[in-house]
Amino acid sequence: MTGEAVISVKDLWKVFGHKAELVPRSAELSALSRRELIDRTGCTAAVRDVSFDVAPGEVFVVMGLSGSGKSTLVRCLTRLIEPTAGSIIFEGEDILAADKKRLRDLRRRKFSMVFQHFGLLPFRQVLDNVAYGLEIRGAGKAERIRRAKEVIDLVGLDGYEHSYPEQLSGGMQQRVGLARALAGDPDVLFFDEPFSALDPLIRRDMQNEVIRLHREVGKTMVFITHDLSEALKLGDRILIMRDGAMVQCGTGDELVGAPADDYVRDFVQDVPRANVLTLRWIMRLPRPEDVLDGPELGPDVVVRDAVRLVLAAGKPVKVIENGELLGVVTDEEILAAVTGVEVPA
Ligand SMILES: Nc1ncnc2c1ncn2[C@@H]1O[C@H](COP(=O)(O)OP(=O)(O)OP(=O)(O)O)[C@@H](O)[C@H]1O
Repeated sequence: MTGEAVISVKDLWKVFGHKAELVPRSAELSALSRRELIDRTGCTAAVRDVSFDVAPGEVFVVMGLSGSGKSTLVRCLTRLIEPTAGSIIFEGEDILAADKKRLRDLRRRKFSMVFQHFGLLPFRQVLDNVAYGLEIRGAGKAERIRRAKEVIDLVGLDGYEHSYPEQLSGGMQQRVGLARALAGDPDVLFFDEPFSALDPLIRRDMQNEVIRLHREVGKTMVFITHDLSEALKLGDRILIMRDGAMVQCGTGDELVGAPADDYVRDFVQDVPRANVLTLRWIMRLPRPEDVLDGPELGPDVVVRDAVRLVLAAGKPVKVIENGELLGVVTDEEILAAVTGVEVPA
């Protein structure tokens, strides 16, 4: 990964229960499955030995089924939940060493949260809901209103400044939540299943909204979801959790192209491969009989975007990176990726 990580998590554990701190320290207990650990000690290992880095400006998705530990993991990052063991470094600072005052400061200035249940104040207008965090920070009224209006515009709620939350649809309320999170210009936005309660079409709108906002404001985002298509749509990288442990962490095409185990394979099996895989995953080495005067494409072109060109070429399309021929793609590889049927080697 290039650049200093914004968040660097190492060997993180969160164990709930009596004498929880003994579990990560004991080779024997930490090797037990979650079920065995509950049976032996009554403790639940919600997060087990998880390590990852989040890069500046990255959309980092944490995905897993219900109970896999996503919320606990992400709450540990801001110490809404106290980790049992491990380290969390945020912008070079050891978060676990921060005292109460410092934590409060970090939460006000550096982190913002967007939750599934919007957490809006019902008796305040949109403008005041959005400005709320700035008020807590002690910003003056004129500055609060100026900034709140700016982010209200940014999320497309221009004209609704004086509405009350109950007058807005679910999608619009979540836009208020987004505006509120952006108002304080945080370094990292945390999203905990923000769109799970929304209708599918509104959900899609909101996902597009996050993509657009990310493009415009370039914030680092940590996004929890249990929905793979949401994860693939939004995530630069996706961390898949199971029973508190990290199963795989990678880009969407890495998860689909090289699932770490059967659990991930099951997760990704229905993903339209052509929409996710790039030519790098499907190209083959040139053979002596290949005529190599066809068109060229880069290895990171998504298969879906190459279909037309490859099928029309009538000869192998060369996959070139920095002037070097990495491989070729022909009708066969394209059709295998589109139909999901592998061509025998
Ligand atoms: N305060 C707590 N005390 C004891 N066990 C807890 C506590 N909070 C969470 N757990 C357990 O930790 C495990 C992980 O829970 P967590 O809520 O992090 O999962 P999740 O993947 O976010 O699930 P969901 O999508 O349902 O929110 C679960 O088995 C849960 O029962």
